[in-house]
Amino acid sequence: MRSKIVAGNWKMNKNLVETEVLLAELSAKLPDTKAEVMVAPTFVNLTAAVDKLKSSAIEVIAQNMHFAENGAYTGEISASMLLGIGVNTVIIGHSERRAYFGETDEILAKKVVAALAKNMRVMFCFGEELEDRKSGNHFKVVESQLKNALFSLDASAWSKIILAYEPVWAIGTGETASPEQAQEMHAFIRKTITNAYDAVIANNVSILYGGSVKPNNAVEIFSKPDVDGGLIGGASLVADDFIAIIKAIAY
Ligand SMILES: O=C(CO)COP(=O)(O)O
Repeated sequence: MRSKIVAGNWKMNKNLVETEVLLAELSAKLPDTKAEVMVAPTFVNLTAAVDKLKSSAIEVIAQNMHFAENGAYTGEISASMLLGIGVNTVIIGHSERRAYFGETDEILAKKVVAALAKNMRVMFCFGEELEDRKSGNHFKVVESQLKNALFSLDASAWSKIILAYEPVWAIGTGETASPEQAQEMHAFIRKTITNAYDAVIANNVSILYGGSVKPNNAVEIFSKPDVDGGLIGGASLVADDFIAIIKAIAY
């Protein structure tokens, strides 16, 4: 049975003090839930976050990593470094990494392999741009993003994969995919994985939706059968909003 997950991607927000304040508030208000709850603070605050959440059910995850084990990659962080501070899950392929840092499908495929080689969990992000949606190319684009980065993996690797469908036009814009659009794409993703692997793998992988999820739209989006939770940006920076979104997960 696949898990439901609500993850907060804090992006480049919150200094150390702000991180500790937000984590204290989240821990204090965390509802009793069967969903996995995760937060991804910036690299420099990961150690403090792991420490602060030691006795909490909230998992600290990373926003990115490099594919190399170590070496001359100024400014980068490896899987072993994350594992060494107690971070076992990493976001790979966020559209901001693709758009602003030139991360191609080929680079992302290497990152996925490197994380899995260390037994980390990967939250793989993908999604079409507005032009793709307008031209009706969105299914093709999503299919090729999945194929290029993930479909060379062994079937056994999929127990470590979480997918996050984030249509680029819905990120930080206040415009969400409608619950029907999200469901349609998530069902397509599951069908694509069934074709590439099998139905068991497709049904066991959690597929999160991301893109302007807020307390006022989360219930409807999460009610769709193929939507297993959300990857939340802006609303995860406000404790009450993030908590309300966690509560929107239904069982
Ligand atoms: O990019 C996102 C999460 O990774 C979504 O961001 P927003 O929720 O701010 O649209």
